[in-house]
Amino acid sequence: MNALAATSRNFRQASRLLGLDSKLEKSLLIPFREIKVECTIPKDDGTLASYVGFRVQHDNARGPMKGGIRYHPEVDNDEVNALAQLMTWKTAVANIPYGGAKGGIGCSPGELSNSELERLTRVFTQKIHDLIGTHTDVPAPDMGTNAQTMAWILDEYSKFHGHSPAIVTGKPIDLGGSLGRDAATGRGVVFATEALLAEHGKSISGSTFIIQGFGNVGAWAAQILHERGGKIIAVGDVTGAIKNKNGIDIPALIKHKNEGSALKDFKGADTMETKELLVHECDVLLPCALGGVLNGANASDVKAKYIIEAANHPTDPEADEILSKKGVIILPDIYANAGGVVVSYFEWVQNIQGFMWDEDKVNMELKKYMNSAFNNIKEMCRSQNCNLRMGAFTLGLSRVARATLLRGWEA
Ligand SMILES: NC(=O)C1=CN([C@@H]2O[C@H](COP(=O)(O)OP(=O)(O)OC[C@H]3O[C@@H](n4cnc5c(N)ncnc54)[C@H](O)[C@@H]3O)[C@@H](O)[C@H]2O)C=CC1
Ligand SMILES: O=C(O)CCC(=O)C(=O)O
Repeated sequence: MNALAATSRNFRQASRLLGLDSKLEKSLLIPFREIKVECTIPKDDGTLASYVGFRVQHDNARGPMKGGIRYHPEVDNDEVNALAQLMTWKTAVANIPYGGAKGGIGCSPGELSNSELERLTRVFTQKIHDLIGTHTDVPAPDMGTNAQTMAWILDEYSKFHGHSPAIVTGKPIDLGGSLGRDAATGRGVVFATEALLAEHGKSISGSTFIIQGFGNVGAWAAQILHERGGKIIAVGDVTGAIKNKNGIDIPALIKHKNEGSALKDFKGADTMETKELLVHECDVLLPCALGGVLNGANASDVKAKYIIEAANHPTDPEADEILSKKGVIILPDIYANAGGVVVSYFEWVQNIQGFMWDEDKVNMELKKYMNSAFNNIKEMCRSQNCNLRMGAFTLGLSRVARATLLRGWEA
């Protein structure tokens, strides 16, 4: 099942649980606007190359639309549509005053030079600058993009609209980025993990973890789990996977990666088959890379007791059903990885106020938002008699539906 079908299925299930009016249900699913642009750039060798860029603006009932921009070869309209929809429910679950959007360009960022990436980002921004805005749609980083990408968007957008630091979040600190945003998604994942484990009488320091993806989200989650005494026994990325049953030295692994070396060449662990990573024995599994990695082909072999969805839609509906029958507890993406967009909200607020917060305040506020969302989801689970995914979806959906009705929706 593709990402859009899977996301829409979860949405419909939540809508039925809430007993939403069928016309309202239909209207909430349809995106506000779908943008598709051709981005043609000169390559360093003088040839021309063209890439397709997308921005899907899903819903703005609760505020400006918000969501990352992904550079990855698998980016297509359906994938971006699904991710935009997830952002609408995620911002509502986190209870921040935003709607949802997502963007992306179908490209392999690792195969483009820095100057090619800059040209591509600037051309993409030129094509969409009239349709995004500080109070309409605010992009941020996602897979394959980072603070530098946001700096290029800010600069290009500002040529048309004047200096506009709040047009993107996740930008460099020197351009108005927030302290703590780089680590925020990983830190939020750790707060979420802590809350879930505590519910079950467990702790980070008494648990073993496996992490798929060692980029922004995976590496920060690993580092913070490690600082809190968690034992990370296996890690994988696009280049391979490694394991050490005594726990991997995460600061050393981050240093190794930052020196440009592949995971499999890390001396403090043994290599393992990448397909074994997700089904290896552990307490907590954290998918921090692509969508759909837990599916009908591997779900019945998963041995983790808890899955924290740090990636967006890592579990497809077939796997969801198999895992739930096995008693595996899944903390859904629209809550588990919301720390990034929560601190993006803090960044936007700081830009609008022209006042910078210190990092302790950012992290403390992030913890408050994550804990409050967790408690709200648990209340929904109790009142709807449902699992955590449906608890999060019904929470997000009910908030968006209420805002839509209050604004005067008519069938
Ligand atoms: N960056 C952010 O603030 C947020 C990111 N997310 C989600 O978290 C996930 C990861 O995003 P980032 O860490 O930002 O991306 P990133 O580009 O920094 O890192 C991605 C990681 O995934 C690995 N990867 C890629 N393909 C893989 C494969 N086939 N098998 C195993 N590993 C693979 C890469 O090697 C890399 O380590 C995505 O699903 C993204 O949508 C969610 C919320 C916020
Ligand atoms: O920080 C943001 O605005 C969006 C982050 C994002 O794309 C996500 O949560 O999936």
